[in-house]
Amino acid sequence: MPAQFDLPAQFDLWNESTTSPELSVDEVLATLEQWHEWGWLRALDLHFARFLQELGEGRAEVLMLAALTSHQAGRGHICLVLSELVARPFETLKLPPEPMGQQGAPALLKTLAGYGLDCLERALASASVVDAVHPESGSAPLVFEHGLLYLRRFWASERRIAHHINVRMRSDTPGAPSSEALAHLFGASPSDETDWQQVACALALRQRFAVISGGPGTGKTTTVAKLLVLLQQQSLAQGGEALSIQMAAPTGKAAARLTESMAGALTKLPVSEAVRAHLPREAMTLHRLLGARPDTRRFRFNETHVLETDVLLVDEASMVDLELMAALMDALKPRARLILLGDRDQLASVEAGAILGDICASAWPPAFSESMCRYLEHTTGADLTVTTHEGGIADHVVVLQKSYRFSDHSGIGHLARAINQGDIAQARAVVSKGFSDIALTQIEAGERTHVYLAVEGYRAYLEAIEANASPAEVLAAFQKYRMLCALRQGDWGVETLNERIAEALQARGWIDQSSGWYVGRPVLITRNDRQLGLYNGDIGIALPDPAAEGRLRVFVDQGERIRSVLPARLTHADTAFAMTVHKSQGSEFETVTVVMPPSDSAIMTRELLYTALTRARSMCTLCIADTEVFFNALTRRVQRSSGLSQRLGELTDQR
Ligand SMILES: Nc1ncnc2c1ncn2[C@@H]1O[C@H](COP(=O)(O)OP(=O)(O)OP(=O)(O)O)[C@@H](O)[C@H]1O
Repeated sequence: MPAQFDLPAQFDLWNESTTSPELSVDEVLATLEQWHEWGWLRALDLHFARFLQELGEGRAEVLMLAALTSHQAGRGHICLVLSELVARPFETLKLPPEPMGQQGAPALLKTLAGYGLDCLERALASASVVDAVHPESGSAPLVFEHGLLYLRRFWASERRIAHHINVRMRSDTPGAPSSEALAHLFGASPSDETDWQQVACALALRQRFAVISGGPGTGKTTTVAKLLVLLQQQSLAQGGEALSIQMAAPTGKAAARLTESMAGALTKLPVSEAVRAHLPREAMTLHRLLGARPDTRRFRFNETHVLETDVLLVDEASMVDLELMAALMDALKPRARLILLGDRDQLASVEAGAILGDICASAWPPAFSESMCRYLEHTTGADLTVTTHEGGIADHVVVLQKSYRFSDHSGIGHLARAINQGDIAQARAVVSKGFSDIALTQIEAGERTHVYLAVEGYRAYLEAIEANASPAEVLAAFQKYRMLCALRQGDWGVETLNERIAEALQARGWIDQSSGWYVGRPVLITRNDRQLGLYNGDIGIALPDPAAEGRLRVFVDQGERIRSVLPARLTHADTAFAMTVHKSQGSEFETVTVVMPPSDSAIMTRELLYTALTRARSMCTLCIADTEVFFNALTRRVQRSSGLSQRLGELTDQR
């Protein structure tokens, strides 16, 4: 329970008793309505409870749990963990929201009081709107399984993901590579240290499902480039047809980066022209790969119309949410290989789920079964210790540790490590050591240091506009710098800082924002628009179009192409001088300024700091009113409830 809820004893009402509900249905619905008015719950959560009542559910506690499950889904959780709700209601629900503090706590407890865990479980087990026995053959809106309460849609997606991974884990292992073929691409290790990139490659070659995780510059792309070469070599050498290999990422930006870095990595490899001709050149967004269709959640490719792809590589997998991952796996042939790349330490997807984190959870520290150790030792020469049972998910995951981007002299690298380890003393030591690529800057309320940093940071892009550079050049210059914020609203949030930066640029004559759309206005697309071919997360800049007599068009960077769109057609676009850390995932910038909230906040977590810091390649300035807020954030982690790890274990045990 958070420290600020120093609750009086009379409110400590959770217990193992099975007392009957204290509130009637009308009272619970009125309470949920009140919570909605206070901004605790979304309208959707309230409507869900009402909908279940209309379906005939007459138990107050079931309606309350339904609303809370929906509330949790809105916060990224796949399910509501009943035992956690009972043991730690405030931490589990993050209710009341922080600003309400103590005054809201009694209202929450009064509503929840009187329902012991047993009582709640029994109510769910017998409710007609909940499937608790054989949920696979039911159709109730809620599913209760293993102590977890799910919205049916989420339950079904989680189950499908587990099923698809399990099928791949169980399928016969494809032919393994020769150690000579691996050595040819990896060369001899310069020291006795295990070459984890080679281990990752060998592991992925032998299986139909593999995850290669690691921070920025740990060589994920380099490793997988070699993997694709070896796979294609093997296939062609066996006289078979060339494999159909595809690469995808959740956003256009991330797909463009993958295209670029994969091309760079492949150029360096000694590969015959015959093989090179069959290596992928372009990554696309997952939505494009799956054939997203306007106005429907369904994709053109799905379980009944699968992709022809033999090998699918998905980068930035930490950004892929539950439902998109399920749709992706549905659309693959059962024998297709799936390779996920990503950074397990980054923030999870914006939508519900933390699939990559869940998969990697049981695989860190590295753990391999006896047969996997023997195989990896034989093919790579690595000296590994057997630490897990056969056939577990850990045999499918490698986490790369060594960063080739951040050297030992890099403050970003050192601070990122300290943040991930939650090591406050080390983080303090790094910050005070005076590395040239990081700065922790204290700013007072009302001070404008961070705004000046942004004005300076955007100079290259402003000069490019002034010099009538091409849209591609202006977009490239804009990507060199970004201001990132933890919050959306308030003095330290994206909305205010976008206004402040625009005002400062206007005062210096860089922009003229007398009309809503002005030359140089950078925007972030906030919703997929299939008609315009735009994706959530795309960046565009308004510029005069010489091909349209200098009229303003928004040029949107989609990596492989630049799309030009009439400003009036952009209904979901925000000014992008400043953007949230969440929205910056999948992008990198030379220089970054991170603006954090002035006081302690649940949003300040290790994952948020790590993600923000590692968006910077060369320089990161962290701006904060109270530096202790930064260090306190290292004690907080993003936790997303799900049953995925358990399902993978479960299914594995059934082998
Ligand atoms: N084993 C290695 N030895 C030397 N340099 C390496 C090695 N592996 C990768 N690099 C270099 O490190 C840089 C980053 O590699 P790579 O792009 O593969 O990492 P990544 O994990 O995919 O990065 P990102 O997270 O940014 O996508 C590249 O310049 C690459 O050439």
